[in-house]
Formats: sequence, structure tokens, C-alpha cells
Amino acid sequence: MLEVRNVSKVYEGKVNYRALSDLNFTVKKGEFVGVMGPSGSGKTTLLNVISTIDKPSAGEVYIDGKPAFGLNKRQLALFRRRELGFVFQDFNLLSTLTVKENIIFPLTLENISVAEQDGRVNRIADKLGISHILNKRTYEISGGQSQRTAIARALVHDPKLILADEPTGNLDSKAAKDVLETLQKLNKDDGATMMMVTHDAQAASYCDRIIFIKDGMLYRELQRMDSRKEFFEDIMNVLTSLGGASDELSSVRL
Ligand SMILES: Nc1ncnc2c1ncn2[C@@H]1O[C@H](COP(=O)(O)OP(=O)(O)OP(=O)(O)O)[C@@H](O)[C@H]1O
Repeated sequence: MLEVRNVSKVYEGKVNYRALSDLNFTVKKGEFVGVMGPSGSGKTTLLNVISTIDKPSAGEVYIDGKPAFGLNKRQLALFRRRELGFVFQDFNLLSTLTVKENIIFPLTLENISVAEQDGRVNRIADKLGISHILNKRTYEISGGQSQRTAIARALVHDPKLILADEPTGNLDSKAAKDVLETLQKLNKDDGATMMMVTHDAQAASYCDRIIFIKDGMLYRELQRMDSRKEFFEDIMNVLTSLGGASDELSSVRL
């Protein structure tokens, strides 16, 4: 589904900075993969390269076997819009619109009838438990509901890959748990392929597999074998071995 092959990223400046160094990994269709690592290890850079927002200095990203960087600028923009879904820490909802209008937004750029748009919004809202707030404005809803709305918007066009950057970073622990259970359900029930960057071991424990990066290189991979609780402990052990100041691993929610 996703293949990152020999990807390096060098930020050029007075002094060049190598943020990613020859990274290789794959994500299978239907997998829920977490990305963890100390602050500055290259997680956001990696997500930006996979989402084709940023171009790697070397290497290639294949999504469904297609080389993303073989596309021209216009094709890349279309590719992002049609094949990828994004969920961010700060929700990125449009505050002048209602929940429904926010969810529908990606569809208005496509040639889809209003009836079909409504059908899709209703189905996804039902799945995410936000049908009752569809006509509210985004300032009238809670953080957890905002993130559910953002997830609905990311999913409404049926993307091949969902990319989430710290999706629970702005939520209290109950709302975070709710959102993670929702993501996990979408992954298990609908086979959605997801990649989530997180600092939070508790959030990461909802994934099937974690890729740890350090200094832009693959440090370790951890596959979930047993219960979520045991996976959480395994993740904590790797985070401890990763070292660094405790604030670099930040907000580990116990
Ligand atoms: N546009 C840029 N120009 C130069 N250097 C950059 C740029 N963006 C990021 N970097 C550097 O690349 C490294 C990796 O940054 P990145 O944001 O990918 O790390 P991260 O793991 O996401 O960190 P955090 O967890 O703090 O968000 C950092 O040392 C950062 O300073």
C-alpha cells in the first residue's frame, strides 16, 4: 500500500541539515502504523514527504505501487486530494462553516451530486456518532467532536491512506480515548490504512505496529502481539531506550 524506499531529506541552508537518512519501510493495506521518536527526529518531515507536501532529496514514496514523485505538480495536488486523508492536532476546521459543511468540503471540489454528497456525509457522521451535531458551527462543539468532524472530513472521499499528525495532542484523556477508539474501529471494520505520528505511548498502543525513528533513521519497529496493555509497556521500554530528555518524549499519558 505504502512503500518508503531509500528516502533521505536534506534541508539546504547555510549549513545543510539531514532530517531523514535512507529510510525504508512499508505499510500494508489495512494496517494502523504509529510513528514515534524524540523531538526533532524527523517525524513531521517524514509525514510531509509521504503526504507529498515536501519532496525527498533522494528516494521515492510509492502509494499503491505508484511513484508519488513521478507526478507533476497538478497531478500531485489531485493525488493528495483524492488518495490521502489528513487529520491534524488542531483539527483545521473552518469556523465559519457548520460541521456538515466542513465534512462535505472535499467533495465540493469533485463532480459529485448533492444527493450523493448528503448520503456520504450521513453515513460517515453516523459511523462517527456526530449525526446530531451536523448543523452546529464548529465553535459550538467540543474538542473530541471537533476531531471526529475532522476525521469524517478526512474519510468522506474514501482515501487510500489516512495520515494523522498528533491527532490527540489537543484533547483531554477521555476525548483522546474516544478518538483513538474511533480510529481503531475505522481501521478494523473498514480496513482503513492509517499512519499516525504521536508522542503519546498510550495513543500509540492502539496501533498494530510502531516505527521508531531517531536522528532521521529507523531505530526500531515494534509489532503488537498481545493485549494493548502489554504493547503499551513494550512501547515505553523502547522510548526509555531511545533516551533523550524526558520532555523530548513529552506528554506520555499514563
Ligand atoms: N524547513 C526546515 N528547514 C531546516 N530544517 C528543518 C526544517 N524543518 C525541520 N527541520 C529540522 O529537521 C529536523 C527534523 O524536524 P521534524 O519537524 O521532522 O522533527 P519531529 O520529529 O517532527 O519533531 P517534533 O516531535 O518536535 O515535532 C529538526 O532538527 C528540525 O530542526
